[in-house]
Amino acid sequence: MTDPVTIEGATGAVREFDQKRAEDAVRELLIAVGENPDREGLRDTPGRVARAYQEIFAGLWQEPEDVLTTTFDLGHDEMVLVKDIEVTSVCEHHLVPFRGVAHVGYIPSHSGKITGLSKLARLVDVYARRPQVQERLTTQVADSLMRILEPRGVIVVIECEHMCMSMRGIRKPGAKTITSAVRGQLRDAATRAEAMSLIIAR
Ligand SMILES: Nc1nc2c(ncn2[C@@H]2O[C@H](COP(=O)(O)OP(=O)(O)OP(=O)(O)O)[C@@H](O)[C@H]2O)c(=O)[nH]1
Ligand SMILES: [Zn+2]
Repeated sequence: MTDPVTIEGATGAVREFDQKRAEDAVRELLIAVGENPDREGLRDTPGRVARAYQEIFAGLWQEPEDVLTTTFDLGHDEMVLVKDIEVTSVCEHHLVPFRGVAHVGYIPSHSGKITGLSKLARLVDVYARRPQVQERLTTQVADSLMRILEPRGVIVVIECEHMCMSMRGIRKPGAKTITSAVRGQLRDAATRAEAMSLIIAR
């Protein structure tokens, strides 16, 4: 059995993803909106939606330490930046997706402790696969990198379009939200400017 990640404010009411409970909830939702969950096309929908949510929220059962396991001492102590990491998360206010890209950079510790490049993208996924707000997603990626790799600095920039702003509500498709979290030496104006120029270069 997977242990749930302790998230501040969460009830921790279940010890593992509760497929039955999720299916029942989707069935109830279909009834509430005026649909018939027993009609042919919807009969398997609660099960499908529940399985989809299990995947979409898989990060609730993962810790960042689970993915930042591979580290190397390469002696490289200058900036490493992976940009345009596709990110899909779910807004915790409306439970609809927000999508875009994340850029994650860090300056390794003097000993040159670095991680595999794919692990930076995996780290983004751990936090993206939870009910989120973009600001928290951004700071969580930055803070966990600082904690685990102990680098001299970190920069995380995330650019997303929120479906809750495009398919409903204010209905402004195309509006992008940009958030950043900058830690350690990357707060220095020149270093930060270097990182930003790499991020915005196309
Ligand atoms: N700061 C922040 N706000 C978000 C994010 N995702 C969605 N929101 C906002 O959360 C707010 C929720 O506002 P409410 O007034 O409680 O909900 P609402 O009546 O559905 O709001 P509208 O979207 O304006 O119709 C909205 O302004 C959303 O745009 C996010 O990642 N960060
Ligand atoms: Zn929303």
